[in-house]
Amino acid sequence: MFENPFMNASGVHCMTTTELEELAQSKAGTFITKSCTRNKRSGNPEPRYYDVALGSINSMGLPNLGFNYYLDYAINYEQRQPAKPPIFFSIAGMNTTENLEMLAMIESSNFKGITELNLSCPNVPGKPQLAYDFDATFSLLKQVFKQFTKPLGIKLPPYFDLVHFDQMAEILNQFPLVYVNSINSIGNGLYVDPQKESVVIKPKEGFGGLGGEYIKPTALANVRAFYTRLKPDIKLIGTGGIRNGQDAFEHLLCGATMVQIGTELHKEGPSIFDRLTKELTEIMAEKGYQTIEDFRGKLKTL
Ligand SMILES: O=C1NC(=O)NC(C(=O)O)N1
Repeated sequence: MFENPFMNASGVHCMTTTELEELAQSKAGTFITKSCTRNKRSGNPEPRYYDVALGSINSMGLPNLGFNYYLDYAINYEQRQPAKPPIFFSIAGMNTTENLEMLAMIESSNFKGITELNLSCPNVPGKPQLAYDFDATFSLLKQVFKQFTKPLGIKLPPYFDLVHFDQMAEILNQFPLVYVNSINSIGNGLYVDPQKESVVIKPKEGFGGLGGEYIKPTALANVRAFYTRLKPDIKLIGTGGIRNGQDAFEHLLCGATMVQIGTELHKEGPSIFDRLTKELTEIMAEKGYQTIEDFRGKLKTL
């Protein structure tokens, strides 16, 4: 249980212990670490993140301070008194071996929180978004659940075909996942500056993952599609395009249990969680809802 359904999206405001501590002290219900690899990574050349009117474009390339840095922080955080809500730990290995290695280290550690397996980073040159390869995803999850018994969720890219929702849900329903987090950025968009007649980020000739207002309809569709296809014990985390209480309400109405904030958090900083919790509370009061369960998942169709 969390005070409220809000948390950061992995990658935003969670690279360093300073940033993580700001989230810990914020009004967010909980928070998640930057997707890590076994060893630290410098990531792609800058500029690699750019805010635009309708959202953001990024090609960070999984820069992070390495697995041990984040696990040390997470375990220290869990030992604080009074006890804090569970936190989330994101991993994004460069290959199956690295993912299984990190999961084995988490399994044998004192970490008691929730692990998020990121299968959807679109920005490592030459690396596909694993979750677009259904067989590879199935094979990885089979290996994962042979060895991992702690709570595990996965971060998925957006899908755009109902058959893909059916196929992915059929795979995911075979595993004891705690949640599915939809969506990661919409991969490989291109933002053009017409004055400079140029792209705005350096990696991959300007191609990068889109976040923000651009992606809310796709995010809502993915949350809804998995909510209506997955077995009830696999919860949904809704990520994508949440700028205010109304956007959060829409994700919850589609079936999300928690919501993650990326682009807007990057623009506004951790005080956004004060605003979002207040706005959602006001919306619920206006509509006469006492709890989120009064409306969660109850999107009407025509
Ligand atoms: O999973 C990810 N999604 C993104 O949009 N960017 C980051 C990254 O590039 O590190 N990773």
